Amino acid sequence: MDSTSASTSTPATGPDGQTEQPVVVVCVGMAGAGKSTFMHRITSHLHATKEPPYVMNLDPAITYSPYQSNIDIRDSVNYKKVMEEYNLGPNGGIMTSLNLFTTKVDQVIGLLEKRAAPDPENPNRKPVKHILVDTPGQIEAFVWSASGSILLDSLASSFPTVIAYVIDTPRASSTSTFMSNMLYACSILYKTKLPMIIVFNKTDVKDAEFAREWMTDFEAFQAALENDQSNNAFGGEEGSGHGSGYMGSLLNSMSLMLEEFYRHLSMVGVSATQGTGIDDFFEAVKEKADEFRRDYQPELDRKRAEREENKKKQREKELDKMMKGMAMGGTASTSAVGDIEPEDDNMEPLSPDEDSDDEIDDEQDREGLQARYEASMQHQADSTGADASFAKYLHSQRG
Ligand SMILES: Nc1nc2c(ncn2[C@@H]2O[C@H](COP(=O)(O)OP(=O)(O)OP(=O)(O)O)[C@@H](O)[C@H]2O)c(=O)[nH]1
Repeated sequence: MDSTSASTSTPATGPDGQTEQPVVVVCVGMAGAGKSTFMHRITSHLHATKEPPYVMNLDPAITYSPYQSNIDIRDSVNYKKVMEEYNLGPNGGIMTSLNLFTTKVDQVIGLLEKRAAPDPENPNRKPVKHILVDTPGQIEAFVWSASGSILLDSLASSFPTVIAYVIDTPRASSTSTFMSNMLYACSILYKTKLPMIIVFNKTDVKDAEFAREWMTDFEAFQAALENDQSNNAFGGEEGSGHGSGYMGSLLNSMSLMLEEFYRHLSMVGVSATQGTGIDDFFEAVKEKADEFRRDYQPELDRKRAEREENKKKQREKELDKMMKGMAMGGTASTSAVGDIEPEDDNMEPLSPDEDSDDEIDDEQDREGLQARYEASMQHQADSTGADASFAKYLHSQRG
């Protein structure tokens, strides 16, 4: 099933240029699939192997979490208050809470980068190797929202990032529910464009071997499909689904279409409650992280460079427009930003003499204004609304 091999990977280093970067594992899955239980299991597993992960909870609506988080969206956003204040329902509340949290994404990434590098003040503290992220069960509120995209893009721009799509195996054991789950996974893969591991959870209740077979052997799926069709059992164990001829042929065509998609996936069967399959899961994480570095990183780097270039052009355009609007002429160029002298000289209050001096050099004035504007644009680009108190707050919360 797994299409990649670790041997061709490029080594990735952390901000200090020496340590290997941690892998971010983002757990997504439908409500009740067992994400939180699975998060708890993998967190405990890493603690037991003396490689404690850095854990982040992005589900603002949970009242109880079975694992401890280093960063918890609930510490900075009060989901219930958000619902009240903005007159929102549960899903709107989750999306707005995520939006509010996303305004601090730079600080979150800053904290993660700090934990990914050795701490000179505390040499005994090892940099983390895994960053685990739990997400809301309302998948669309995360995967299809602007804030979800920003959070995932920011994570993937800084670290190898993989998606773990958790599936409730007993509820995906008929051909129709299996196909629905796979289509959902497919849409997440194409939306996030990140390597994906399908985690068939709850294998203590239903073994996931059928899924492995259906994903690797098209004819096996066809046979199961025919069986469901002749027994009028498209709902499988989950219910008494009735199917029409149309349903069968639709599933048939979709399974053909998904064959290519399956090739890009890793799949593992686990039981979050029993702890089986967790080693296989971390093997798959390693493999997908290598795939990220090899296949996804260059594309991300290219896109980032493109974005930077567009931003630069936009800034130049705006600056040029402004200078023209002020009838000062001259072509703006942001390449001059690095050479800006401290602006304070230009900010000094003019002396009475200077004030009355009609001989102010127009050229100097234009350059001074341009330099100040460029410096302010640069400052804006650098800070993106960061608020140092948030970082301190998160630290004080988590220690
Ligand atoms: N038998 C069995 N039950 C499991 C397993 N993993 C989770 N469950 C159960 O499934 C239910 C849902 O688990 P959660 O971990 O809360 O699921 P979730 O995906 O986080 O749910 P949301 O928070 O609503 O998104 C709970 O009753 C768990 O005990 C498993 O491996 N085997």
